[in-house]
Amino acid sequence: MIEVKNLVRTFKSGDRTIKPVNDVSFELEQGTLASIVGKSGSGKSTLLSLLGALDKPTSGDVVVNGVSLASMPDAKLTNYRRRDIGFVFQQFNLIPNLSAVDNVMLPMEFAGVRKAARLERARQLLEQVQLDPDKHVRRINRLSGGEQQRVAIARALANEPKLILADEPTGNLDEQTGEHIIELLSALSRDHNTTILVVTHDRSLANKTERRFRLQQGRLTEETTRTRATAAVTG
Ligand SMILES: Nc1ncnc2c1ncn2[C@@H]1O[C@H](COP(=O)(O)OP(=O)(O)OP(=O)(O)O)[C@@H](O)[C@H]1O
Repeated sequence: MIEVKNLVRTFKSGDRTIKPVNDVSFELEQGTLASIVGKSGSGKSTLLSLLGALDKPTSGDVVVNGVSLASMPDAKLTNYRRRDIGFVFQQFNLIPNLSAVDNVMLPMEFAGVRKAARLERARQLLEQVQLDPDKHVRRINRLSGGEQQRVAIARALANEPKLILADEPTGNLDEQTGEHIIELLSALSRDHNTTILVVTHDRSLANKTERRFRLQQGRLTEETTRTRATAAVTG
């Protein structure tokens, strides 16, 4: 369970102070698939960075399974990022001169998984996201944007994190691959009890999430009732 409590993030912009995250509070039960939509510049990426402990709030807190990120020392925050979260972020780049399969194996290496098991799981994950088998050993910088996106998703799943934070996970994908990614995320939240929060402009992705939020100038509102949302996911 993730509890976001009165989260505020301000930045100085010249002599102005802007507040892309302005008193945001919500709770997500474990296993929920949720989305945040909002205009460019409304604060979506800033909010995801705070949830992933990539940035610190000006005030407020994020509490993950009863543990407050605000009171966590930096070394523990690093572990939290590595072990408990899967990031699918544009700026969280893959390593360009490593192969797809090596990129997916990397988080498992940090987690101490043996090489044979790492390789097998990485191959399975790349199959799940439908990357051509002959591209598994291709270097990242020789894959298309959409293919790299699929590798990033496979890598985020590597350590079976409790929380996946995804910034436009279907952004570079054609409709069919995008649909498949949406199904994959739904199945993960349903079958593996993974909490997934996606920031998206993709209406069909947002419509399939159990809970839908909108961010407007740093303020978060919930758009869906729980009943409708459940019907959308299971139906
Ligand atoms: N490190 C920073 N320093 C100063 N201002 C920042 C910083 N990061 C973000 N901002 C500003 O905060 C606001 C929100 O940015 P953010 O990237 O969160 O928006 P977004 O909703 O994710 O936009 P997009 O959909 O275009 O990715 C913007 O006005 C941006 O310029």
